[in-house]
Amino acid sequence: MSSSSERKPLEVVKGVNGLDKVVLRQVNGTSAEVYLYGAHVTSWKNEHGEELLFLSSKAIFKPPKPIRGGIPICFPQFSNLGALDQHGFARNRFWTFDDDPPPLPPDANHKVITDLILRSTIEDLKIWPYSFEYRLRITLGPGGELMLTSRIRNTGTDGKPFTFSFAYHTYFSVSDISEVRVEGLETLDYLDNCQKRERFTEQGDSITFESEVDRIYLSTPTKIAVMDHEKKRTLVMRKDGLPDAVVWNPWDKKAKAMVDFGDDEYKHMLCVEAAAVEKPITLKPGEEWRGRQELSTVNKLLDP
Ligand SMILES: O=P(O)(O)OC[C@H]1O[C@@H](O)[C@H](O)[C@@H](O)[C@@H]1O
Repeated sequence: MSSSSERKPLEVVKGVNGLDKVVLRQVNGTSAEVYLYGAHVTSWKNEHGEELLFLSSKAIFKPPKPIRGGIPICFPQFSNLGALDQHGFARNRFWTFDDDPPPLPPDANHKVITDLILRSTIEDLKIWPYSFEYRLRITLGPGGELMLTSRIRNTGTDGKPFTFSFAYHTYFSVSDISEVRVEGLETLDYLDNCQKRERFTEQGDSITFESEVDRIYLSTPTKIAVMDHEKKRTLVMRKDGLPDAVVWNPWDKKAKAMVDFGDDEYKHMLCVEAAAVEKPITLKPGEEWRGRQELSTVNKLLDP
C-alpha cells in the first residue's frame, strides 16, 4: 500500500545518486519524473503504471554525462551541427525551479505543472557567448498527457542576436522495434545522418525498422504516431514551433559501442524527436521563442 505522501501531485525526491527529481502525479494514476539535472524527463507512466519512455538500464546519472533515455533536451545545438559538444549543454546543466513562471493556463487546477529555468552562467558564456533565459514548463494533463513547453528568450544587452537548433530527444519504450510503425512522415524529405546528411524522399508507406535509422524528417505534420502492435498501443506526439522530426534507432552495432546502453536495448526503444534543425531559430535581444511537444497514448492501434 502506498502512503499518502506518495500520492502528492507534485513532490521533490532524491533520485539515482542523490540527484533531485520532481515527481508529477495525476488522480488517474498517471505520472512523470523530471531530474533537475538536464530538466530531463526520465519517466512517464500510464494509468496502469506502465512505463512509456525508454530509460537505459546502463544510464549513467553522473554529471557531466547526460542521462541515456527519457527526454534529453538538445539546446542550443542539435547533434554536431555547430562548435559545441554533441546536442549542446542544456542536457547536462543543473536547472532550478522558476520563481517567476509564465501565467498558468485557465484550466491549471486539473493539471500538474512544474516550471524549471536555465540561465547562462559565466562558464557557459565562454563556450556560447549569449545570455538567455530558458523556461521549461512540464505539465501532466488530467488524462496523463505529458506536455513540455519551452520558452527561450534572448536576454542579451549587447544587441547581438543568437541562433540555435533544438530537439526534445524523446526515447519511447516499444515492445519490439521490428513490430513498430511510425505514421505521419510518409512522402517527406529527410536528411540521412547515416549517409552524410544527404537528402532523400520517404516513400508512401509508414516507416518500419530493420536496421540503423538516423534521419531528420523536414517540415513534418504536427502529429506523428508510433504504433506498437504487440502492446496494441499508439503513442502520439503533437508538436508546435518545431517543424522537423528526428527518428533514431542505433541498432546492434552502434548499441554495442555506447557504454551507457545495453547491447540488446535497441530492440525496445525508438527515438522520435520534435526538432528545429534544418532552419535554426534566431532571436534578437528581447525576443522569445516557444516550442511545444505533447505526448499522449491511445490504447488501441489507430486505423492505418
Ligand atoms: O549519444 P547522444 O549524444 O545522446 O546522441 C544520440 C543520437 O541522437 C540522435 O538525435 C542523433 O540523430 C544521432 O546521430 C545520435 O547518435
